[in-house]
Amino acid sequence: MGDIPLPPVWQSLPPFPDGLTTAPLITLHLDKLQAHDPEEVAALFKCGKELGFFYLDLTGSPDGRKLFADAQELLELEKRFFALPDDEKAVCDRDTVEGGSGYYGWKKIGSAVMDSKGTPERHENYTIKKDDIVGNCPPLAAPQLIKDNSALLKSFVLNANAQVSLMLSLLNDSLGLPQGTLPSLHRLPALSGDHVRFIRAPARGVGNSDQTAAEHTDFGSLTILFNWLGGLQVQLPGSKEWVYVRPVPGCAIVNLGDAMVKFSAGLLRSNMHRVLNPPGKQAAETRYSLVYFSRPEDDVVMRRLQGGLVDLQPVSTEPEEGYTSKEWILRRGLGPKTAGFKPENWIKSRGTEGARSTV
Ligand SMILES: O=C(O)CCC(=O)C(=O)O
Ligand SMILES: [Fe+2]
Repeated sequence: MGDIPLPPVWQSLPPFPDGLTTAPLITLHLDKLQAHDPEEVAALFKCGKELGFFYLDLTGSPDGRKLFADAQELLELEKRFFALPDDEKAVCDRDTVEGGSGYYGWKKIGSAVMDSKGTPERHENYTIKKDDIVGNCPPLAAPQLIKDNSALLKSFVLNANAQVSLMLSLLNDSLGLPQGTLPSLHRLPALSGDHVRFIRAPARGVGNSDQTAAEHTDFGSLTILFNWLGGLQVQLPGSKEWVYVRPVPGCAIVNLGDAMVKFSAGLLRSNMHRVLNPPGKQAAETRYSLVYFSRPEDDVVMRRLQGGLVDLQPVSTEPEEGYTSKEWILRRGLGPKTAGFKPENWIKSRGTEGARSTV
């Protein structure tokens, strides 16, 4: 954590246990990326091509420290949000909230499934649109608690979005794409599926390693994830083995989503991951996580870009699907709903993991 004191919540939680196999995530430093340090930029590209997941150490940069501090405050907000009575959370129920497209809003526990057998997910979440938070669209109904914290949400979104833009611009240049291509598909004032997500998985008890969230790839471009407890696992490339990602204070976990695979014609990787009840003594704790998901603008077609190294990638013999970003998100996000569930809906909702998915 460098010179930054460890926030109290980190001190109050049981430690991530020793002796577990953990994923070999590389640590990149936001301050070095902000300075366009050539070695760090090359390491970002390597992480994007290989595992598609890395730690982003936020502690050396004022923006990073602010992002980390806001994340700790948002953790307290999400605890208070999920503690609200169901009838208060129901004002933003994703199935009924106006403007939510069935996707944005509160997702009740068990209202979506996590495999083709129809096993219910074991977490609830609250998906808050970036466009709502920054004022690009009419506000969606929300509990007063959320409205009272709009400044905190906006600070987090503007900062996370700026760091995403930086990483997109660096990846753009590493790919040799015409300057500014990736950032131009992710403009803050344009309507997009970017969102903040609060996630809560109730404790399932020590010794329990039930899965709480489906194995999946992320749908969008870049994801900035904050974890306090273990439970996140990634599947190592070329293997069926799942390994834990150890939460590291002062670092966000960043991963690439399906859009980056499509844009780069498969050069960049959107890696499979899932969530289990936390390991060791942490298993007795309710698990919260906080995410900023970036997505291409709603009208952007999810297909290979032209230029640079992308032109050297093999051309598929199958025609490209040509979903817009908005269609892609809704196809993936709405397929697994529990109501009226059919196994074929699950299969149709899969992303670039395709045949890699084991369930
Ligand atoms: O809760 C986590 O740590 C990961 C959540 C996740 O992968 C997601 O919401 O896409
Ligand atoms: Fe994810």
